[in-house]
Amino acid sequence: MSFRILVTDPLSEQGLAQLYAASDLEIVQEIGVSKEKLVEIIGDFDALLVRSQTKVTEEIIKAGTKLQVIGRAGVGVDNIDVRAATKAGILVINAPDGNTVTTAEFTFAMMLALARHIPQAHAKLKDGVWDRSSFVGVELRGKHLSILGLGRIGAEVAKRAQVFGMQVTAYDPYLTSARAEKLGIKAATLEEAIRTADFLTVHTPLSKETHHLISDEQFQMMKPGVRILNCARGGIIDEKALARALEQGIVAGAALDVYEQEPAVGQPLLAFPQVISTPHLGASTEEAQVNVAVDVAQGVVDLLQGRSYPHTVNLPSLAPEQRAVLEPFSNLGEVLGSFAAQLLRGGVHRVTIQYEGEPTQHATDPISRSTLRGILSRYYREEVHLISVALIAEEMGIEVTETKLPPHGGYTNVIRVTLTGSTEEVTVAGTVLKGHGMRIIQINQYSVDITPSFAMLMTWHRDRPGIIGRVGSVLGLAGINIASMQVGRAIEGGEALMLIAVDRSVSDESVQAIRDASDVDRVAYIELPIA
Ligand SMILES: NC(=O)C1=CN([C@@H]2O[C@H](COP(=O)(O)OP(=O)(O)OC[C@H]3O[C@@H](n4cnc5c(N)ncnc54)[C@H](O)[C@@H]3O)[C@@H](O)[C@H]2O)C=CC1
Ligand SMILES: O=C(O)C(=O)COP(=O)(O)O
Repeated sequence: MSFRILVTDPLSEQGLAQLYAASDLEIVQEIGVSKEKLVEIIGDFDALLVRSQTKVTEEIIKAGTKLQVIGRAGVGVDNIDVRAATKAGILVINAPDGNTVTTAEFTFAMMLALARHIPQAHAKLKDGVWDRSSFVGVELRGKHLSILGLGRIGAEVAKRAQVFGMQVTAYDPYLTSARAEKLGIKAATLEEAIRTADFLTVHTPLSKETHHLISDEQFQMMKPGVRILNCARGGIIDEKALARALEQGIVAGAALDVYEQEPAVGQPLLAFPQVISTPHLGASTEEAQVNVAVDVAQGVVDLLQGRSYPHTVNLPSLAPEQRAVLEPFSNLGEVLGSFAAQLLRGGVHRVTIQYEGEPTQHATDPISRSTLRGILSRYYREEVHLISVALIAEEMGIEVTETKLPPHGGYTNVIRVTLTGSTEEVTVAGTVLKGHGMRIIQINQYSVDITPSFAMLMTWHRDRPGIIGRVGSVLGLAGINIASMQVGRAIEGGEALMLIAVDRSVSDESVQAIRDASDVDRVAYIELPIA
């Protein structure tokens, strides 16, 4: 099968060569394409490759009816409407490793330039003025550097700062004291990091939490004379608040590579002589551009050709060996979810997935996603994608809870799915028997032991002689073979349950004929996602 890939931002030729080498891909480059044109043409492509210029909006995503992957040659995906892509079942991938050192080096170049007024002195000399007195700087040695966001780039900045003799403090909600100790830096609260900084640099993604992380309140806490750097994303620092802090003399200087609106031509901050600025150049080295383009191109090729890629933004990525371990549980989850959803009358409000034993030793998110797909497929006509399941559940107002328990009851692994609707609750549990495939072991209050099949029938009836025969003869008349059968009852003569796995689909007429058989209170015909 041949795939078409659209590239809309400048990517290194070496990265693209990887795409050209893959035989079944057609690559079209439309660098700097307008939004209107992109909406018009995107429907013909299976993948879209961008850097930060192309804004991949919901409108573009909706028009991308064939799109399977959006690849970002770089880290930040804030130019992509990831939620819209997730909803549409489109994978978003990035290349977060390839530009780390480049961006850390760039941040350092900015820090030194800021400390020593290099851009200002350079500009003045180019203008023919030999001015040695206006540009007295400060040393980095002995200064306190606060890093907000100690991820890939933040950690590389920290290493370089230590070599320059700086005291490094970091704030990152995911920074453990053990890691801080290993890196030889101080882990601090946000406020502590802000109060102690001589230089403050941000290296977080732009998110709801980090938008205007540094604003008026934070500037008021800072040491007068602090120097600020943003080589991460415009919007982490409130630009208007920064302008006020510069005017008040709280901030002695700022180095900016990124802006709330890009291109930032005419941005008022650029008029401050103590602000040095570059046009989003952090990742722009030959090396980084080759790295990120090669990585993301490889990712697109691998994903389109059915392999995995480690840097998926909206779906957890699994190593092949993890995938092999989880697959039987994911298949079981999907079957149980599908079974439970077909038993439940009316809509579902709450899903509880209980894991016992083996699955709890792994990340259960992929199993839960498959289970949700099994459930939601009942309510959706189109195929429900693993990428979008959690979002669809959220939008449908379904509350999803996971619980994990040690093994008990003789099984090494159990998945139990409970669906709560407006009028009833349904529970279905199953297990994977090594070498023997999956079994359903519980339906509501009944213990059963049956191999699920593509087509299953379930009846609720009075425990009386003859029922099994009547149901069997309806199926026999329709030429449907019974693969296996289970009967369960709470007490003799009371409510009983019959579960039948059949070899092929059962028509509505046959289901009705069974329903009409006396003493059968309810019949459910269930088709399961089993090949
Ligand atoms: N100027 C440029 O051209 C470039 C900019 N970037 C940007 O740099 C930033 C960092 O990139 P990486 O280090 O590769 O990302 P990363 O994901 O490795 O690190 C981000 C860190 O921020 C932390 N974080 C998240 N929320 C936080 C919060 N509320 N407060 C404090 N820390 C928080 C995370 O725990 C993580 O450790 C991203 O915004 C990326 O888009 C990256 C490359 C080039
Ligand atoms: O990787 C990132 O997050 C960057 O900001 C780099 O952006 P760019 O690819 O240079 O447009």
